[in-house]
Amino acid sequence: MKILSDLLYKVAIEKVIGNVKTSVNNISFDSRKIEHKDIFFAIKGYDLDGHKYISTAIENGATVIICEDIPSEIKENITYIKVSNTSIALGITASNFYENPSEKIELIGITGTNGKTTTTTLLYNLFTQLGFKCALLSTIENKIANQTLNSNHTTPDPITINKILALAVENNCKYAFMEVSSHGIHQNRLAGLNFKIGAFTNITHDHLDYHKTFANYIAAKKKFFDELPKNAIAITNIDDKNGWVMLQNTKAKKITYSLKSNSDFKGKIIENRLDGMLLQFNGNEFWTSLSGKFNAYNELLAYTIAIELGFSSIEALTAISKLQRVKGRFETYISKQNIYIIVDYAHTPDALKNIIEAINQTRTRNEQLITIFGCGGHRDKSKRPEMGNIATQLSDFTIITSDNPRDEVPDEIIKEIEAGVQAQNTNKYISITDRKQAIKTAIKIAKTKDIILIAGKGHENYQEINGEKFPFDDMTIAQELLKNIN
Ligand SMILES: CC(=O)N[C@H]1[C@@H](OP(=O)(O)OP(=O)(O)OC[C@H]2O[C@@H](n3ccc(=O)[nH]c3=O)[C@H](O)[C@@H]2O)O[C@H](CO)[C@@H](O)[C@@H]1O[C@H](C)C(=O)N[C@@H](C)C(=O)N[C@H](CCC(=O)O)C(=O)O
Ligand SMILES: Nc1ncnc2c1ncn2[C@@H]1O[C@H](COP(=O)(O)OP(=O)(O)OP(=O)(O)O)[C@@H](O)[C@H]1O
Ligand SMILES: N[C@H](CCC[C@H](N)C(=O)O)C(=O)O
Ligand SMILES: [Mg+2]
Repeated sequence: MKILSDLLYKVAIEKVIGNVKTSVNNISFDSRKIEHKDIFFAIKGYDLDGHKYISTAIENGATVIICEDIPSEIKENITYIKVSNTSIALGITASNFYENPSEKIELIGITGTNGKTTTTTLLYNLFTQLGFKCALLSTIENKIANQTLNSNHTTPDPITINKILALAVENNCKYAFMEVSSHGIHQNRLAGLNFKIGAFTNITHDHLDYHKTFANYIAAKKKFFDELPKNAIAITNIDDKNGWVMLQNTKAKKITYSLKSNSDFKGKIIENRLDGMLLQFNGNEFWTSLSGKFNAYNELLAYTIAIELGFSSIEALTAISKLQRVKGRFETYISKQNIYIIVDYAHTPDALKNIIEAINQTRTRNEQLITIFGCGGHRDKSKRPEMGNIATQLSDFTIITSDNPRDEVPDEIIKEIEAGVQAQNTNKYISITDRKQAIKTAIKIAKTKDIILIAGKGHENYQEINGEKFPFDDMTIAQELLKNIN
């Protein structure tokens, strides 16, 4: 049992009807999950207005309602708290409910269009290797020390975030590395959290279905840095043209990293191969088993964070040089026929361009690059023609296929991708709706030393068609198909 007024510490309250000293059991923003003596937060959401569910929440046992508009009909023995923004109130209350775990752990948040999962996972592995217990909140999985929990969001709701952080504190974790999505920032899922470091990787075209304009998308990312406290550290990639914008209004200490220009942390690629890279960070050279320029950025950010957290360059580089690739991110396999398979989660135009360019930079012989990709249903449609253009322009041959069509018609998505293929490239692609058939065809076409890039689904172990999820893993399927050919 907790006392309501304690849970509301730091919440900006506009009006109270009822008793704030009442005891409560739990907190929720979903009327369907409310039980006896819970607090219900009425949130004006993307599709629905939680205020419509206040009476259901009360029927299910809620005794406290936190809302932006107090209902016209007031029920007896119910406490109503009016706030100007329920989602911010939820974040702050969730922190109080779990006894402010973000103040008891070093919380590091990474935002940007691409590289969040890779960098947070590298950091989790790096700091675990340095001997610390760590937590990870990522698209692929959530982790508390060695325990793995499912992840349904890149950045979960504030109750889930605080629950995970509280468990991490209970398990003596010193650091928590979390992905910060633009949806998460925009929906105030981070309200009330105490970040030690906020870092920015890059911003390119994505999620315009949600944010509507690129300017709104930039503003959402920038809000994360605007809200960092004075004693936090804000780290940015100044090779991205919006890198500085992120820091322009932050109160936090400003730190920069770059592969191109003068910055606090400077990296250089000495050699880039399919099986690894020779890198130089602040003058020190080391080998890494990761490939591709974008991974040099991810490792440079991990290095920057390690140094800012007080580690020496030698400690950080020794640990970084031992890091393995992240599942579904530039993951490679060489078959007995000497065909290279690369599985990568590139699902934005910029990521697709980066992975193909990264592969092309390592090509020394006359091998062909065959790219297989599709685009997700119910996601930013303007990505589709752009990705069609990029894949066919930069690969020797492209097979356009399905990603997760969700409840869209797969062939309609494919048509929208095909619309972006330039006239001179129309003979450089085919479309095969079934993803497995697409992989099979690429394997049939491929000759020794050719490279097959399977992009868009990375670590995902399912394909969502017509709202139903079927088991599907790009790498496993490619390996099985390769086994069956001579
Ligand atoms: C569009 C979107 O982001 N929606 C998220 C948002 O839901 P919402 O508040 O808009 O929900 P809503 O359906 O409009 O309902 C409004 C309110 O009424 C409540 N309600 C509704 C029905 C009912 O019977 N009773 C009830 O109380 C709901 O619980 C909610 O509080 O807040 C929810 C709680 O945090 C999220 O689970 C939900 O994520 C949906 C499922 C989603 O698909 N989100 C994706 C787009 C997303 O967040 N992706 C990002 C980025 C990924 C990336 O970077 O690639 C992520 O961080 O995962
Ligand atoms: N620093 C980077 N810059 C540009 N592209 C990158 C970078 N890191 C990774 N990528 C590309 O983006 C893809 C997705 O990477 P990752 O999963 O790390 O990004 P994310 O930001 O977590 O994406 P999501 O928004 O889906 O959570 C990778 O498979 C790779 O193709
Ligand atoms: N976090 C991203 C992942 C996209 C992955 C791609 N495979 C798809 O399904 O569109 C999103 O939900 O937009
Ligand atoms: Mg991610």
